[in-house]
Amino acid sequence: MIRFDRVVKKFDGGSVAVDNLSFEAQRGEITVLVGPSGCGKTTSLRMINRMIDPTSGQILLDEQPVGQIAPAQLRRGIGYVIQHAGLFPHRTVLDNVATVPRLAGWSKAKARTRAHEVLELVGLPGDYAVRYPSQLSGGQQQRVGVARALAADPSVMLMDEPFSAVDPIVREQLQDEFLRLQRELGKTIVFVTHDIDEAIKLGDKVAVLEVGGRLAQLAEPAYLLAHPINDFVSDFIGRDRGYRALAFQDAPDFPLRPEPTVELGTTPAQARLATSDGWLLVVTDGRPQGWIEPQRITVPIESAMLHRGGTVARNHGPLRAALDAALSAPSRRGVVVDDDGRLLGTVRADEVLRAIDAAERPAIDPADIAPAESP
Ligand SMILES: Nc1ncnc2c1ncn2[C@@H]1O[C@H](COP(=O)(O)OP(=O)(O)OP(=O)(O)O)[C@@H](O)[C@H]1O
Repeated sequence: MIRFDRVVKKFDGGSVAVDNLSFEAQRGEITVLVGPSGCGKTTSLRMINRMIDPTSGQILLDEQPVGQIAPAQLRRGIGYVIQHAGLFPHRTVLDNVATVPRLAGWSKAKARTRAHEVLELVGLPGDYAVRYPSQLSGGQQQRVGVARALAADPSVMLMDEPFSAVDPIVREQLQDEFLRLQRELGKTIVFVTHDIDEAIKLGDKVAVLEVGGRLAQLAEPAYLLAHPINDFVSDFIGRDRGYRALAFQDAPDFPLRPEPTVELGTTPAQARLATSDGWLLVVTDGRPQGWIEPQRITVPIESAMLHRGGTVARNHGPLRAALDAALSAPSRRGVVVDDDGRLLGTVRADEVLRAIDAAERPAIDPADIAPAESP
């Protein structure tokens, strides 16, 4: 566990970067620090591994003040990932990753074996090991950065905007893989971002900081979306937070409707036999591929003829996915699949809305209700 205890950081010239910050980052959890530019996120992170020392207050790692641990020793037990990965350009990927265990005193052979292992873990096996950083895409460089931080198997990881410099699609892939990895590894992670969507997706807990380095609210994402504590947090979270909160509510047993389907390759004559209400769902091996308007079937159905862009929802997945599936289907019938991606049936938006109406929201914590001001 990492504990900030009334931490203050004033830089020369008097600017207060972090102001009386107290919070805990629990063992095995991802705690995200999020807030606008200049609110002290990076400064807070760097005080954990003593790249910066606080002006007052202290940070404890498993109840030991980090100020009592020599910086080099402290950093060997803490993985650190930054934006643009910060790789050594003249070393191969393998040597970049092996650097950290080498610093920790591992033999060259053991460090290299470990480097291969972690590269595999982050999805960069084989050939990538002998390349140089400039021969990798931005997303691949970030993976190497994560692999390097994991190489000495630290229990704590500090991550400073690790996925900010890559395009949105790659960012989402990296986030998904990071969550999968964390489910396996269970590290104690403090993660800095200015992107509230990233914070809500990745954080077990999210700490929202205000400019001036003050903690505005620390809560689980679902709670934060449901009960922002003040106007600053509510503005920062943004407008569509009611919809985004649905990502944390599991869908109940919907009354799924059977949906008539046709297979890819179905001929116009066969397609005419299928009953449909405006749109026909096309499947392969029971897995939905897309929708098609029956009047467009003038040749056997090919995948290029299908309407693109609709999403599918997993049974008992988040309500947000079910609502999105219903709204994004051209038929307005949301496609629901099982864990193997096979069609179970469809659900309409009004049925999802009824489920939303019945779903419980996180109850407000009495500690969040400010005491009445005395006159
Ligand atoms: N070495 C320094 N000397 C003086 N002031 C500094 C120094 N480092 C940071 N600051 C100031 O401290 C405040 C917090 O900076 P910090 O980098 O921690 O913010 P941040 O929330 O990480 O911002 P961003 O999202 O833009 O990276 C800012 O006002 C910054 O200008």
